[in-house]
Amino acid sequence: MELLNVDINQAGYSGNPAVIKNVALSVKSGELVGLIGPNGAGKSTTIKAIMGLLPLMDGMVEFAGESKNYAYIPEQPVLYEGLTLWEHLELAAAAYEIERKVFVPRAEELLKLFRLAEVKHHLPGTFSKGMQQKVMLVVGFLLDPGVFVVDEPFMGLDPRGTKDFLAYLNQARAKGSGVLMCTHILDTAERICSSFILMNAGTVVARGDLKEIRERCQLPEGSLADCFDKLLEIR
Ligand SMILES: Nc1ncnc2c1ncn2[C@@H]1O[C@H](COP(=O)(O)OP(=O)(O)OP(=O)(O)O)[C@@H](O)[C@H]1O
Repeated sequence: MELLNVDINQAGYSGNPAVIKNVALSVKSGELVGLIGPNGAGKSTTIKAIMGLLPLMDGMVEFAGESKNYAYIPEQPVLYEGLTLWEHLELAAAAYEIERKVFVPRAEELLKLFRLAEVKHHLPGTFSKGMQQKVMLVVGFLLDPGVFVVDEPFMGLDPRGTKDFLAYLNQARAKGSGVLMCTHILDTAERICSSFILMNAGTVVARGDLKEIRERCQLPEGSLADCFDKLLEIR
């Protein structure tokens, strides 16, 4: 079942209206689609276009499926000054109308999983970068969405945080959620993604699962990183 359908003709910023062109993708239930590409390829711009955060966007974005809801986990944490971690979670629960009897145990479980239970009444503005990122993950998972849209989650996370994040994400996929994730960490992407979209210079240069990507660049045993290098070279 398709949960997200995107077909962007072009999108960008004022003064730079066509940073990305002809980007089409879809995410199905249970899938983890990896959006990969070098610095400046247009990955974050694609994600912002999908989230409706760009001033200029000519294209279609459709969230389908039963719930039609999604969680956007941004690369840069968005935190409210003056609100404690727990208050951030309460705010998200109120905004998404999550019942208290569902919210409280789920929030407690997530705080424990990400080792934030002891600081739940502290201000996230005082947290380390990785802890702030975990706050974003907890808020995202709290919403129990149909689709996760995740922008570079691995940079600030320690190995255990990464492991816990991926385990929880897999649980959500097993329950039917789909994920679109942009990342530079190609060995992790190779291990976890069901398919890939490789972007360069604002457009899609290759797509498919690892087998298809390997065939495309004639590297039958190649790693995703090898394929990535070869595909960018031949262009
Ligand atoms: N706010 C902005 N205003 C104008 N141009 C921008 C803005 N943000 C990004 N761009 C331009 O859009 C292009 C794509 O940037 P984008 O952030 O989407 O790349 P990316 O693939 O996510 O790169 P990275 O891996 O470095 O995060 C770049 O050329 C960049 O200069």
